[in-house]
Amino acid sequence: MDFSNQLGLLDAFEENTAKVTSFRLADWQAKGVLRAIDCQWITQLAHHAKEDNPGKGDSAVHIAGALCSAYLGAGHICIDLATIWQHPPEGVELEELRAALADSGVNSVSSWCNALQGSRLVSLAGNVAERPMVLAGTRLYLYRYFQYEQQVLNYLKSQFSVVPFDVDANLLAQLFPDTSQSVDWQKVAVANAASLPFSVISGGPGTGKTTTVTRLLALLVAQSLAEGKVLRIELAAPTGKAAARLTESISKAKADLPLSGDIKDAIPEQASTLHRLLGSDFGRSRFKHNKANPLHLDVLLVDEVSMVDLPMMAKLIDAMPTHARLILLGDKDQLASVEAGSVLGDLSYGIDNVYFQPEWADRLTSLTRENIVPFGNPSAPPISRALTLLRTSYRFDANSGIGHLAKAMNAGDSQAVLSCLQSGYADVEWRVPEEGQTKADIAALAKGYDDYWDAVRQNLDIAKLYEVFTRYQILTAVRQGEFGVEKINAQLENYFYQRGRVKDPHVWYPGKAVMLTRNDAALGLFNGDIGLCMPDEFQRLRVWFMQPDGSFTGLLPSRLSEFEVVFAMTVHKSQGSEFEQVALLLPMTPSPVLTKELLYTGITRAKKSFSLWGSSGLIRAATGACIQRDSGLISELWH
Ligand SMILES: Nc1ncnc2c1ncn2[C@@H]1O[C@H](COP(=O)(O)OP(=O)(O)OP(=O)(O)O)[C@@H](O)[C@H]1O
Repeated sequence: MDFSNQLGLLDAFEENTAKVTSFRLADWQAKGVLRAIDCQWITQLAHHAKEDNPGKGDSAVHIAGALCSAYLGAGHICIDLATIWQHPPEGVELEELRAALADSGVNSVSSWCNALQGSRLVSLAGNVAERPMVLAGTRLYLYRYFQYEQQVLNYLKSQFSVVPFDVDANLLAQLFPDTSQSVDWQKVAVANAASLPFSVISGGPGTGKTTTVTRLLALLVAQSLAEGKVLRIELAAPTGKAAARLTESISKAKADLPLSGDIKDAIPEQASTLHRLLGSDFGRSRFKHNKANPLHLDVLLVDEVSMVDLPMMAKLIDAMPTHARLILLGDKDQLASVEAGSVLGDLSYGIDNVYFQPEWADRLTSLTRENIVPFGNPSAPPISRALTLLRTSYRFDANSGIGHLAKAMNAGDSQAVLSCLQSGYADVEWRVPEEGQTKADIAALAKGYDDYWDAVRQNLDIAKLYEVFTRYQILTAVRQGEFGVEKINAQLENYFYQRGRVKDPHVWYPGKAVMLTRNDAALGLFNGDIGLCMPDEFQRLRVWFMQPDGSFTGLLPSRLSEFEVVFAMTVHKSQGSEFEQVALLLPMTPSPVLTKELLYTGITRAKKSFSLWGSSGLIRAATGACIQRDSGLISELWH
């Protein structure tokens, strides 16, 4: 049989398909739907696979691959083809997407899945091969991210069948002597987490997460000392600042423990960053500690878990010794990690409504003597027993505007948010931009730094200066534009210069505040660490960084390579920190980054006073917008 004619037709078809695909991709890149890297990635893969897999569905495979890469860049772990089939990415019309897919014979979600199944670029979840993408039902992953998700899921599922550990109910009662509350969720959290090798304790600001977990550690230490064993406990957080704060709050909480000195002494105070704990060799994505070389510990407590992305969580779990306990702490309602995933949010997805499996509720009732039985729910999935939500804020009382505002924002209730802003609470201020205003009111924003410049002028001790600096923080929602962090910082420096506080904003000057934008192995500093420039005893300018133990190291400015001025910072960068006063500056025009999670995170950085600078229209829109990141964790754990 002569195939030459058919091969000619096939060649023509392939060429056509490639043109159609590359046209769409270039078109979508021009519209900002795809990034250059998404197009290059899939084009290269398509090129390599071409000789193996020429054919009809290629265009649909390339479109799915490019979207998968683009969505990953936006923080999603995977794409759901069924969702995209109904709701194409912003910038692409439904007809346009359907027409692009129809070009390669795809006219339904199932035929799209079939095209992917038939591609050499894709393997199936049940039979994963080393191919660039993995299809699980209608979810499409990049191979590595599928593996990360599986690592986390396998770990969690292996915990579901573990026989619960014994918990000393008398010791628990000793740690929680106050029996006046209807249900003491802190006590329940301790009973829960002490029973299991894996647990999550989530709660808003000041709900007693650190207090609770310190009592949990005390219980674990006391139980193991009674058995003649010494527990190796490690504390960690995703950033240097969060680690420093955990160190500080654990040492405070320890002081209040109603227990003997030897138990308190066995609870560590020093927290490290996750990178340091895992043995980062910076620049490389592998850590010293992994499955083959696990961490040397019995208990690991990780704080601020909302900032931990999926790859980091997978690597952490990989490095956990099989016998060890993992306790995760955080606020599930905060912004998700900068990189892909929203692990804490996904793990605690149903925590507000679903409580415990009934037999677990019975166990908690008998351990805590709190009435948990009403919180039993036969439809609660196994993951629910590892979770406790702390519900009462001890920082914000009934008169706290910040507390009310955070609650209204979290509920996505824009009416309540606006009425809270207008209620005249002493700790909440709302600055509405004037009609036609196009620039930020730098003089008003800069006022919050008056105390800091006084402290610089008086040449206060660096620890004191640092304390004064962290009392006030301007937060921005965006990086670019008139209301973006870069412009605001430049304008603030210029304003300080005009007021004679800064001699020359183009060079290092006493009082210059910077934030590192990259980890620096040689200096032992981390992305997000804040340094203040002040003279040393020889009048040489140095940039002073706080170490995890609270001491300060002064470095010559020339040793710093990647940093930015930090009189203002983005809300993203403020995660893991708290300030007495916060001014949150919204842009004048709508932006997709304005979500309730962003505003909630900004509001809850403030301990004493909060001021919001933005129009009612933008606040309303942001309150109604929430971040959704696709992953398989919710459906695998909660449905
Ligand atoms: N059960 C309680 N009764 C009274 N006060 C409490 C209780 N639990 C915590 N507190 C107090 O509330 C404050 C906040 O507690 P803690 O630091 O443990 O909360 P957190 O959730 O870790 O806070 P953050 O949001 O800052 O991380 C502390 O002053 C603490 O002493």
